[in-house]
Amino acid sequence: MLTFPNAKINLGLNITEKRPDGYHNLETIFYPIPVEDALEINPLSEGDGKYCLHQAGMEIAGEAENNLVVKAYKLLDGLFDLPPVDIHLFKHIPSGAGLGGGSADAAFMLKMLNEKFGLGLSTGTLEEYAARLGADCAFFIRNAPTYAEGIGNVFSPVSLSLKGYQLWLVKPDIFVSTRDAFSQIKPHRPERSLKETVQLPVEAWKEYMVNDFEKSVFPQFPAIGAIKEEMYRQGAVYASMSGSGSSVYGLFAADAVLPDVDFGEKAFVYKGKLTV
Ligand SMILES: C[C@@](CO)(OP(=O)(O)O)[C@H](O)COP(=O)(O)OP(=O)(O)OC[C@H]1O[C@@H](n2ccc(N)nc2=O)[C@H](O)[C@@H]1O
Ligand SMILES: Nc1ncnc2c1ncn2[C@@H]1O[C@H](COP(=O)(O)OP(=O)(O)O)[C@@H](O)[C@H]1O
Repeated sequence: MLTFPNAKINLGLNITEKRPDGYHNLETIFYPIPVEDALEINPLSEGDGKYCLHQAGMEIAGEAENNLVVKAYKLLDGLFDLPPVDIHLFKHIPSGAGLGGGSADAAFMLKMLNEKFGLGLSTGTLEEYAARLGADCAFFIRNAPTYAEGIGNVFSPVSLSLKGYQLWLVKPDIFVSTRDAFSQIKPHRPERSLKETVQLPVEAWKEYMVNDFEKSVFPQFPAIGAIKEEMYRQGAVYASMSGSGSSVYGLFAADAVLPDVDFGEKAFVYKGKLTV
């Protein structure tokens, strides 16, 4: 069985307060985008292990057993004693980019195992299990535009469609640590909630919709801020860093012509139409 876990971008990200446990409360909107990994499971007949992970495409740091698709398998195996599986993961979504690729893989693995082995888990239960694997992981179960608060794990649906807009996404060869990015933020409540801001026309977002991480990340990595400026120079209706970086996206009108721009030899670049 084959599935295609997709990435997300953050539309706005307000870091509102630091909690006693060291984490931060925030508000953001997760929006699915058509940048995809490929994930396949087949019956595993060789050896006496319960899983075997084969990886291709972009490299992922860390051991196989720390891969989130393996963690997802282990979670359900612990509850349902699943048959052994052979897992193939083709990595196309850049990691450490604020695109949620690892979380998407984990959530899609849960959905695929549920279907393949007829576990009968409801969407709510799948979300509950996904949340154990990462704060934003549960978003990828429904995979629809979502307003998130709490530590990024309390969800409500948001009525919004960017279908038809062109997305230009650039992930430079720069690593931003999410933990460090948080540590440099002074949390504050925005004048108006993101829930209201997102209902304004997209043309007004430039003025009102903010990703708080930009304030700490851009001074440290000016090349990331420069990509956002380039997006606006090229006519973006709205541009922002996604999550804690380092990727930056621009939303462009359906008929805009997006030129070739050199963002560096190792940069990941995607251009395409939004489909939801
Ligand atoms: C902030 C977001 C917004 O989308 O950034 P991106 O990962 O997308 O860039 C995510 O919620 C990130 O979620 P995730 O990437 O799962 O973060 P985690 O691994 O759970 O946390 C990494 C570190 O960030 C800090 N952290 C994370 C989430 C949060 N609400 N408050 C925090 O202070 C903690 O120090 C934690 O140890
Ligand atoms: N299947 C996976 N794909 C990507 N990263 C993974 C995966 N499993 C574990 N990871 C780890 O999760 C970290 C965060 O990756 P990812 O979720 O793609 O980025 P981000 O949180 O910035 O959106 C990576 O640095 C990697 O070590």
